[in-house]
Amino acid sequence: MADSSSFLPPLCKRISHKSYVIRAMDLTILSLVFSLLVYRILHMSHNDTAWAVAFFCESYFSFVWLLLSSTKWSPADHKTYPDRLDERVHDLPSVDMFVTTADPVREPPIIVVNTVLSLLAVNYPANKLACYVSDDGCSPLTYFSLKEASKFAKIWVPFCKKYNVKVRAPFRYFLNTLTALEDSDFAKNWEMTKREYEKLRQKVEDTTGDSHWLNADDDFEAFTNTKPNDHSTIVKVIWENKGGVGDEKEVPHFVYISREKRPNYGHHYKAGAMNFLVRVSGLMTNAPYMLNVDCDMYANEADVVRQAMCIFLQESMTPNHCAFVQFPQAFYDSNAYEVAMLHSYRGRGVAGIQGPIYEGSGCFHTRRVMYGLSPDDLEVDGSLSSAATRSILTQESLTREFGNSKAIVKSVVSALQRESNPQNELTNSTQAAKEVGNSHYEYETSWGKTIGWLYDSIVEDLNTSIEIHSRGWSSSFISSDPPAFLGCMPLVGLEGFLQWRRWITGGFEVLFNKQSPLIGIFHQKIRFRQRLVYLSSCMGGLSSIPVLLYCLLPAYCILHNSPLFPKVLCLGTNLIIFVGMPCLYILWEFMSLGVSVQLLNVPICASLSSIFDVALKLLGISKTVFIVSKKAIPGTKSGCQQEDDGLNPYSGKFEINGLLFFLPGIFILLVNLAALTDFLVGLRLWSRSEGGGSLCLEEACGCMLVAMLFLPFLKGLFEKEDMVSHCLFSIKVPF
Ligand SMILES: O=c1ccn([C@@H]2O[C@H](COP(=O)(O)OP(=O)(O)O[C@H]3O[C@H](CO)[C@@H](O)[C@H](O)[C@H]3O)[C@@H](O)[C@H]2O)c(=O)[nH]1
Ligand SMILES: [Mn+2]
Repeated sequence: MADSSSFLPPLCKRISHKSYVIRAMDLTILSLVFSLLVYRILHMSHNDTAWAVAFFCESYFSFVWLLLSSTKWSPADHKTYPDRLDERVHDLPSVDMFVTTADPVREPPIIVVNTVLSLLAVNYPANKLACYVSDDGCSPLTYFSLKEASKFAKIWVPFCKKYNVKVRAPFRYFLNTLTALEDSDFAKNWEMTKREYEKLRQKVEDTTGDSHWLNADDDFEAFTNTKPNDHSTIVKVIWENKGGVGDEKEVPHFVYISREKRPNYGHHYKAGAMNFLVRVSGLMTNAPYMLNVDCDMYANEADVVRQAMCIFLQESMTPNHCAFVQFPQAFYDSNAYEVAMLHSYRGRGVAGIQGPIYEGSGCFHTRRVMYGLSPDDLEVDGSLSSAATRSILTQESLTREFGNSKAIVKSVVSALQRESNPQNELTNSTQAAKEVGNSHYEYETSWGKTIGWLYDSIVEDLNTSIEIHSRGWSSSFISSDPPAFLGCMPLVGLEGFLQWRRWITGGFEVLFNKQSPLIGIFHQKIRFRQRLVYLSSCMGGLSSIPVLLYCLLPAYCILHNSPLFPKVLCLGTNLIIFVGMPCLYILWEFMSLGVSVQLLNVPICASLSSIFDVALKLLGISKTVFIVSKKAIPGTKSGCQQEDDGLNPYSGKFEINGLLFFLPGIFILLVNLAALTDFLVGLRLWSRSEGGGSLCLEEACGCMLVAMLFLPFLKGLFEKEDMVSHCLFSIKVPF
């Protein structure tokens, strides 16, 4: 496929972002905290509990800082040259695009529709693309909306390609208005397309209000008497691009699927849905590459598939095997900017080691890697080695690993051998596709264990990513500007809290399961620093305990009149070295990213409840569940921050939950304020008596710092508005 002539310019370039200034700062802070630790050890016997607790917390923080410095030691990303693709590659590879949705209420169908339209319209030959939507909600409304979207796609896709539209999700594109300068042909088409989109939007909205009439339509028969957690498999080919040649007017294949669900069967949430998508697409189109996006993550860059191909096709010429290409997660909600920045910060750092972590969305995977291959199974030219052929390609082992569908085994063999699939009609595979959607299909196979998306954790992305890197694969990171994918993030209120809690709980689950970065140090092929990155992702939630203790320590010391910081140096130097410098440096880092320090409050509170969740799971008392985040298009009726619609499963519980979750923050604040008051009273008495007792000035400064960070909790307590969201993001630190 790719022309390997070495004199042609490359399709991509790796760009290193390492900075010696940042490295020097990181090392300085490390040496400071280490010297503090040494001091604490030397003076341990003279001091009390507070001293020991401080030593424990600071040891933990030093370890975290070490992990962080290691992560960002050599940041890198890739720049791609999609314009060079056509002259280098004569036959572009096919790509199967997967969208997952799970709940028509929390994920309004119009959002799914926009994501799908943006994918169908990407700048790539339509006969090389297929879009599959998995609906875990088994919703006739979602299916109806997608059917309507496929009709609109016949107008939308040619329009985007003809006028080289940049943003191909209609709800975003039509936010801009026409300028008077636009030529009349374009203006006419624009008006017409906008009108059609409005009709589609209206239809979806009307049906959301009243979907009963759907029951009368034969095509919706499969949805009658179904419940989201109790129904048979549904596979519907919505649109088939028969005889497609890659023309600009063509719309790629488009398929709707919903796997079987039964009340007493575990279905493994998104990971289970992804594995079903892999199987169905394997039967129908069997593309060597698979793009995976969450239902709210639309393609914001028309060239995104071409960009990813630049990496895969360039990499295939070198022995450096790239298993997946990850684009950073970015969001169109303004309040998610901070999380996006943190994502991209970590993404670039780890991209300079073995490659970015798979983030669950905006990622192109290689089908063969998902089928369990290791780099060792391949020859230099990418074909299966003879040893791998003997061990993997036997009928017996294939059936054991992939399940007893003959059609699946056949498609797996052709995927592993990189044979292109014979063109046949998609509808011929519908029956086989339904079979592999049965709840018991994966029973005693390797799906979710070593093949496909892995189970065992609600953060299937982290889990799966570790497995891939452990086999010795690398991955690549492309941070393009504008962002390649944009989604929605419910950062405010309880919703945001629940999302953080899922991530942190999932991280803990990974720490204790087979994929744990603590296991296999000597026999796995994951690089040491990469392992450290995973370790910090998994144990991020543990920080809440030392943070909580540390935030209470200055107050404890004031109340007990015991020292928290070394008294060897004079007060000013003490403060500058041990409190001022690290704080200023961290602040500077946050501010240079545009991130508010109070962002830290959410994970702290969320992780305390995650620790509780995981403890219950380990004790076998409860199971962790995947609560789908609520998504919305800003300014619409289905807004993320909408009033309670009564459909939210947590409605009614909100106030109590909100207060319980944020109790640690309020507690910290009140204790620190009490200690500060005590200090001020003490100060007055001291100035009167002039002598006796020591002054806890450093500790008081510590108390003030903590109180400032947690101040929004106080405001939240006294103001009537939603306390939770107030605590989280509405107030920035007064620095
Ligand atoms: O039973 C389920 C649950 C979820 N989903 C889908 O999974 C995606 C992610 O769910 P969301 O609620 O948006 O979670 P986020 O926290 O925003 O997602 C991030 O974190 C998840 C792990 O917690 C990853 O799965 C996601 O890809 C990643 O973007 C959505 O498309 C859902 O429809 C399913 O298909 N089936
Ligand atoms: Mn999401």
